[in-house]
Amino acid sequence: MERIVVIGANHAGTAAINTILDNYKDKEVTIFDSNNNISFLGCGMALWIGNQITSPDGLFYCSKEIFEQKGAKVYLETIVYHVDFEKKVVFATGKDGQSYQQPYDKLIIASGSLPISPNIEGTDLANVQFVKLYQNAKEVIEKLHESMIRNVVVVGAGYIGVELAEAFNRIGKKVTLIDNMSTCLSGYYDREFTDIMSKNLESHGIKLAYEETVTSLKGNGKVEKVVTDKNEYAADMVVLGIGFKPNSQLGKDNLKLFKNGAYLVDRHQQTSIPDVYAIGDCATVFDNSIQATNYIALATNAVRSGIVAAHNACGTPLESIGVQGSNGICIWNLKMVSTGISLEKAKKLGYDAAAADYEDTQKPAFIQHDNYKVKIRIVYDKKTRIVLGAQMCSEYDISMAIHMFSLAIQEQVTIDRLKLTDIFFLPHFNKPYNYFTMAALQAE
Ligand SMILES: Cc1cc2nc3c(=O)[nH]c(=O)nc-3n(C[C@H](O)[C@H](O)[C@H](O)COP(=O)(O)OP(=O)(O)OC[C@H]3O[C@@H](n4cnc5c(N)ncnc54)[C@H](O)[C@@H]3O)c2cc1C
Ligand SMILES: NC(=O)c1ccc[n+]([C@@H]2O[C@H](COP(=O)([O-])OP(=O)(O)OC[C@H]3O[C@@H](n4cnc5c(N)ncnc54)[C@H](O)[C@@H]3O)[C@@H](O)[C@H]2O)c1
Repeated sequence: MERIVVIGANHAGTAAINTILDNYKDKEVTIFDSNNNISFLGCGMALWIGNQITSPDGLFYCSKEIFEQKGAKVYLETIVYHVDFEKKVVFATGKDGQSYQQPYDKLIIASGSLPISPNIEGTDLANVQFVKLYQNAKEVIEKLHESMIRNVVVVGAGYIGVELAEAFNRIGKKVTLIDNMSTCLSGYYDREFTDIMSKNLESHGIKLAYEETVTSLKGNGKVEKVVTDKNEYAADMVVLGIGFKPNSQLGKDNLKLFKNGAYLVDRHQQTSIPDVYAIGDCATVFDNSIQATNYIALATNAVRSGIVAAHNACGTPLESIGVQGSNGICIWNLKMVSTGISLEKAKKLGYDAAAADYEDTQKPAFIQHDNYKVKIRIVYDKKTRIVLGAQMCSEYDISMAIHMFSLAIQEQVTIDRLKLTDIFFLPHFNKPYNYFTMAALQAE
């Protein structure tokens, strides 16, 4: 029986494992994960902290028992500390001290990512929190309940930071949100969009501290203040959300790496060593918007890459079609979605790029309820006319609309093709002069 070993059983690992166990009954699957739980949806963390859901139970969608019922051997709380890529053996140690030497025919590495820790004084003080695991969220919530935490400083106004700033504000904390860039969500949207989010955050009482670099965290055992290059902020808790780095410790000396340390994989999720696959946050993706290898840490990419690796490892060739980094956020009622790259990013990357913008209501003016403003931007390459990105925001749920742009980028569609794309009309939903069409028609 062919032996497949999977290291890491969160979103990427779980997708790969389920694909193997559901489709290839003739494989012997052995799973190692250092954590005591699997499949925790980090996206639920802000909802849980902000009391928008009453329990974290629904944030897990798989378990050791489910894998075992399907025939896998599962070792949780067991850390893989070494892989002998020549002899094809994985070495692991359990929390109970038990050691394992597990040979493999195919290896799938799904070791994910780690939160980036800023290189500053004070990160070891109590109440300085990283927010990645279920345990991290639980600890934050316990501290919020138990101690006198009034001032929360969130460092990093990316997706985690903005979502958590809302969550802490919802439960009555005084929140300061710091980012070293001049706006929030700068990795995903242009300023015309992020300004709307900043206004949203400020109008709910969140203090924004952009273009400030944290230089140290001060306190006496517990954190008391955050010092930046421009200010000082009182802090009973500090949450660090300044991005993820790939966790590629196990293969860093043997496997080829991307510039940020992620395992470099091909369209089959294969690493530079045959029979070794890497998936999810520890690996690269092919980014269709820039037509190049990239690093984009998202659960959606993790799941798809897991499925691709599983089929390839089991002998069914399957190529990834690449990704666009499609993403979304909802803060109070403001929904923002984007795919591909922003205009600012496109220009930084050297594209002769332009944006086609439009603003309208979702439905005709005679529809007087649930009829919200929508703002849309399509970014395209002026030379090739190919769509590079799209951004939308509204209080209306426009989220599904971004998928059309995701597909357009995947298929390298030009903005001119989008001008006359067939978009249905019904006043309950939209307008005959649809804002997709109208935005595309603005293209020079
Ligand atoms: C607060 C928060 C909110 C998020 N919201 C979203 C969202 O809304 N949408 C979205 O698409 N993405 C979101 N993400 C990102 C998403 O969670 C990650 O992209 C996703 O978890 C990646 O999955 P993964 O399985 O590749 O890696 P990870 O989730 O990092 O899992 C890696 C696994 O490998 C195990 N492991 C690592 N090293 C070893 C070892 N040596 N031995 C044994 N086991 C090991 C770990 O214990 C872990 O279980 C969010 C993340 C956070 C933190
Ligand atoms: N809604 C979603 O899809 C969602 C939600 C949460 C997380 N995620 C994903 O999880 C990953 C991690 O999220 P994240 O929020 O940590 O990363 P991020 O890349 O979204 O944001 C990091 C932020 O930290 C800022 N930053 C970097 N270094 C800093 C420093 N030294 N001081 C101050 N600010 C600094 C950046 O400017 C950026 O705004 C991302 O890939 C993200 O897309 C997605």
